[in-house]
Amino acid sequence: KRLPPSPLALPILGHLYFWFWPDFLPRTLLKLSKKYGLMYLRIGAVPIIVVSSPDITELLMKTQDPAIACKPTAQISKYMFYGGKGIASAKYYEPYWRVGRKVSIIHLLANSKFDLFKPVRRYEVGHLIAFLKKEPEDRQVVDISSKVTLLIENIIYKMIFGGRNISKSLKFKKTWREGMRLGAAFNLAGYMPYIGAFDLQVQLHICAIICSNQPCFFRLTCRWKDLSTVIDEYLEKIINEVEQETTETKEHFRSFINVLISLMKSDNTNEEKLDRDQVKAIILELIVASIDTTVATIEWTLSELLRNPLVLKRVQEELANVIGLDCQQVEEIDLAKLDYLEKVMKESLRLHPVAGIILRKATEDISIKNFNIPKKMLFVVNSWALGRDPAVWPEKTEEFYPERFINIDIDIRGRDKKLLPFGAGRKRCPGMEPGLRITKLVLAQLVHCFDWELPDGMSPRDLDMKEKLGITVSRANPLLAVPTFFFL
Ligand code: HEM
Repeated sequence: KRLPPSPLALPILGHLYFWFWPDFLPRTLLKLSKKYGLMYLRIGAVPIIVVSSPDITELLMKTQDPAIACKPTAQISKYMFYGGKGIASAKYYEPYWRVGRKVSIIHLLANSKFDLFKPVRRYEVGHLIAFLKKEPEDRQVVDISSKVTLLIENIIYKMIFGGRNISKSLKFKKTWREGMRLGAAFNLAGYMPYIGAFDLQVQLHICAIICSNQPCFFRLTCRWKDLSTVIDEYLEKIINEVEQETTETKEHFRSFINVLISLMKSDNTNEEKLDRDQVKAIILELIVASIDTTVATIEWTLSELLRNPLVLKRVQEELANVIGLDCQQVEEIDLAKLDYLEKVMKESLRLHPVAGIILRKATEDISIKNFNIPKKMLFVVNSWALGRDPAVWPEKTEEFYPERFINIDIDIRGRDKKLLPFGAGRKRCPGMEPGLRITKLVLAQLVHCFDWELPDGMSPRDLDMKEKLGITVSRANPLLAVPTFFFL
């Protein structure tokens, strides 16, 4: 087989050292790709192809999409998603993926269903605004990251669980987040299966040193088992509660979990039949896939607005024209009129795609640019690098410059492979429209009523923009700012 070029590899470990390079991984991969182009790496026993340019991404994700429409199997899907019965974790050629995706789109994410939860979003956003309006009096520093996380969690939990058990969900929330950290942490046994055979799933200590909040455990499997028990107990409790509810209560809590349970119990052979583990896996995946991605997109965009006061001013002017000068709550119906904010969000997703790298696994042999890539090869599409390619973005490549989208019409929905914040092809994000709608609503509301200052007189250019690579790329440090209420 003729494989793409490759940097120097160490015996046994291969290119493992790149994973511990003291720089943000997508940036390291971009630097290497400038030298090698389409690149072959080997981490222990796992062969990987790294794609960083839009033209190869186009070839791969358009023409070869069916051959790479699976995610690599990982411990996270075994322990958190019931052996891959969710959506992202399911193999695309298995019914689990098709049914899970279809049911989620029809009963939760389609516009007509998502609209039903408008009052929930309005209530939760209003609640945050009421809190922030109190702060300007004392000029308190607000941890925007944790406020926005709570807001998005409440919205998603209410859509999925209808508000049941939210106050008792603290342990569940902490546990799935720990699962995400474990899932993103480097696990040597995943790359060197012979280590796993002794059940000594050792992570390199260096990993904990480089990124202090990555867990470093011996016997990782035990940790996974404990974690999956806590998650399963919580989901079982809610499912049991829903099963025992009267028709009247069900009507009161009308939510996605009701639909899933009725499909699980349905005798109608025309409907999609779900099994119990599948219901739990779908619920958990939707929670995991929606909360951190939406929060990180809001955090990054707001950070860029705080760093670029002229852009912020332009967004506020647009809001004043569309919504008015009194501090009315922004309504979802107004969002389509906020053209400039749309460009700001695109620009933020160009520089900060929250899935910095998109992982896929080849299920067939692939031929690309005269290279022959055998099946089972892992593909890393460096979506962070796509937005920083000077050939595509020649003007102010590294700067936050939303005006670039006035003259170029680049699609972010996966058709154009120059920008892939929501992925592309069969596995592209089914929650894109809802995600964009929530993000735009929250951003519009946060800058409509408020002006923001950085703490301790910090200058906008000094705002720290360090990234943390987990399953999503979020800010390494929380975003802190002081709100000043400026409309009456
Ligand atoms: C701004 C917010 C969001 C961003 C940036 C985002 C981004 C992504 C990306 C990059 C992928 C991987 C696509 C690929 O492999 O090609 C993905 C997958 C997915 N997302 Fe989103 N997402 C967001 C919001 C949401 C929301 C709100 C939901 C649901 C409520 C959701 C549900 C999913 C699911 C279920 C998958 C797996 C799809 C599959 O494997 O078939 N996402 N998302």
